Amino acid sequence: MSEDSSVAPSPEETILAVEDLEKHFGGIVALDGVDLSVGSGITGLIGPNGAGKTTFFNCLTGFYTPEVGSITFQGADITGSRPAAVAKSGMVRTFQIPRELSEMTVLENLLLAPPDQSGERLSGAWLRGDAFVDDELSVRERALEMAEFFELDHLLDEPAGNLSGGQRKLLELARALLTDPEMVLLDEPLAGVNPTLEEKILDRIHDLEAQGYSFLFVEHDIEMIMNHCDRVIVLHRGEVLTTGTPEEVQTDDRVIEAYLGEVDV
Ligand SMILES: Nc1ncnc2c1ncn2[C@@H]1O[C@H](COP(=O)(O)OP(=O)(O)OP(=O)(O)O)[C@@H](O)[C@H]1O
Repeated sequence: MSEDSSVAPSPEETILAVEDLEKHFGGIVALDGVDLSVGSGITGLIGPNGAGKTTFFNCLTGFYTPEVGSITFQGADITGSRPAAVAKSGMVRTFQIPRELSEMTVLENLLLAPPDQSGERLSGAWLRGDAFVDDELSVRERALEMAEFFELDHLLDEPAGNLSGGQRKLLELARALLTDPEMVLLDEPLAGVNPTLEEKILDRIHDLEAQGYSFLFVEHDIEMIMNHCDRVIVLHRGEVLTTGTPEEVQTDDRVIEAYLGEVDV
C-alpha cells in the first residue's frame, strides 16, 4: 500500500475524476452529486445498502447515463459513453460469465475476451494475412499466460460452467485483464468465494497492483476492504460521505452512524 494513501490523488495522479454525478430513477435519487477522484492502487467503495454503489458503477461503465455531471477517465470525458467505448478507453468491469459462455471451455472464454481481434472485425474475416496469424498467436499466448497467472491452466479444457464460484471469479478477472485495461472495477469480487481462493484472488490483485493496474471495488466485506485497500470512499444516500485511509474511515463517526444497524465497522 502506498504511504501517502490518506491524501486524495493530486490532479496529476488522478486517473478517474467524477464531478457532480446525478442519477434518478423516477422520484428516487440514487446519486445525488457524487464528486470523487481515484488514483492508482486499490480503492474500495463502500456504503450501506442502497447507498448508490451499483448505480455509480453502472454510470461509470456506460450502462446508465447520468442526468447531471461528468466522468473523466485518463483525461478524456467519457460521460454517457457506451459500455464498449468505456472498455476501450481502459476502464473495464468484471462480469459474471454468461450462460452461453458457461458451456465453452476456460480456454475458449479467454480467447474470446480481448476486443478488436482481427478475426472479430468484419474486414478480418477476409483479410487473413500475416497480421491475422500473428494476432491469433499472440492472443493465444496471452490467454495461456493469463491462465497460468490465475492458476487456471489445469482447467483449460473444462467448461466454464463446471468451475467453482471462486475459480469463476478468477476467470472473470482474467477475461477483464485480457482487454488491456488501466483500471478494473470489481463488484463484490469475493462474494461466495471460499477462503483459499479468496486469498488467491487477493494475492493476484496485489500482484497486478504492483504491475501498475488500478482497482476500484465494491465489497460488503468490510474487513477485506480495511485490510487490502489503499484508500476508501464511503457513499451514503447517493453522496460521498467521506474518503480516507482504511484507518481513518473505520474510526469516522459519520461512517459508523451511517452503518449502524447494517454491519459492525
Ligand atoms: N433500476 C432501478 N430502478 C429504481 N430504483 C433503483 C434502480 N436501481 C437502483 N435503484 C434505487 O437507487 C438507490 C441506490 O441503489 P444501488 O443499488 O445503486 O445501491 P447499492 O449501494 O448498490 O446497494 P446494495 O449495497 O444494496 O447493492 C436505491 O434506493 C435503489 O432502490
